[in-house]
Amino acid sequence: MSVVKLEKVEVSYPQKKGERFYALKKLSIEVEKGEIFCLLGPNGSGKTTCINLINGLSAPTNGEVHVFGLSPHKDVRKVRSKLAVVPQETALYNDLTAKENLLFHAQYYGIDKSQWSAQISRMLELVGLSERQHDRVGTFSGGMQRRLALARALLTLPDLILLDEPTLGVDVQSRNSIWNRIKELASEGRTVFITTNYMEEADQLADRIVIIDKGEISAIGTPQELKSTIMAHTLELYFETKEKALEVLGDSLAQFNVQNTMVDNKAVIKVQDKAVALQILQTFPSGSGGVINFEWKEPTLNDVFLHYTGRQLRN
Ligand SMILES: Nc1ncnc2c1ncn2[C@@H]1O[C@H](COP(=O)(O)OP(=O)(O)OP(=O)(O)O)[C@@H](O)[C@H]1O
Repeated sequence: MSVVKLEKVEVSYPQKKGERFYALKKLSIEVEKGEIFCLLGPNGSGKTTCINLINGLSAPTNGEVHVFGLSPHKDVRKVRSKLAVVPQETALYNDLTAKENLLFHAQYYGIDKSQWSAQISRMLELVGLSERQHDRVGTFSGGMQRRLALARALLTLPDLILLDEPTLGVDVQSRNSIWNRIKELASEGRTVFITTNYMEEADQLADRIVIIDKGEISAIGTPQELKSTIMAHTLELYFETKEKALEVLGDSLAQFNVQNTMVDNKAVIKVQDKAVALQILQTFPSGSGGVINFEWKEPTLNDVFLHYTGRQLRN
């Protein structure tokens, strides 16, 4: 059984003149236990809408949402007892210390009192905030607040963790620390559902990525699968002069079905994968008159997004 299953889900809102705006259109995804699943898309693409559906905060206009086989909207209590959400707005109490924030949460969620102290210490340790536990949260940086929000969510030892843009506005150091924590959670068998509009975040963390744009799936796969489906691998060959390059390039590339552009003494060749690049390299003599240097460039997820949606992620 999948941990999260969305089947042909639509969320729409009424607009003027009886029209409807679709925040999500026929969205189907399945997330398996222990997976880090990333929903990658620009602002307004429908990511938070998805989190709210999984969390039972809202119901779909059409389609089915199942979390642990249950309807999160109808079986709110059962589903929420097994999941935790870290929303974009951390909603911490600024006048309380980090530890007091966690104590408040432990009490609210009915965690056994005898477990409070050990559990809170463990979570503060996990997010690297033990030394700041007695400081007021209002004095914390954005990154520290997000780490504390993560610790708070983990207090209930959830099987499923929903993270809405976990590193939005966070400095590089805190971001790496949050990423490491997320990887640890998945290695413990927990399922992690992340929304992000950072390519690098999805690339670093995700077992699988869904690229979402205007409420619809543009592509789905592992980061590697998504990258290998597009012809964005580039082999750059440097020659002594542009003239030398033009002398030999035509003959050598004729047997390969590839595109080639010259930039000064550099030939930029689009190829499908590394194997083809190696074959191309072998057709050129090295040294004087031939290739004097070469570079190999892998596609980025940004290339993938552009390929599938025709737009840059950060338009
Ligand atoms: N209650 C509502 N009424 C009308 N439109 C809404 C409502 N809630 C959300 N929307 C619209 O649905 C679309 C998707 O919103 P959503 O918050 O899911 O996007 P997002 O991908 O999470 O964006 P961001 O990265 O900015 O958080 C947006 O165009 C938003 O304006």
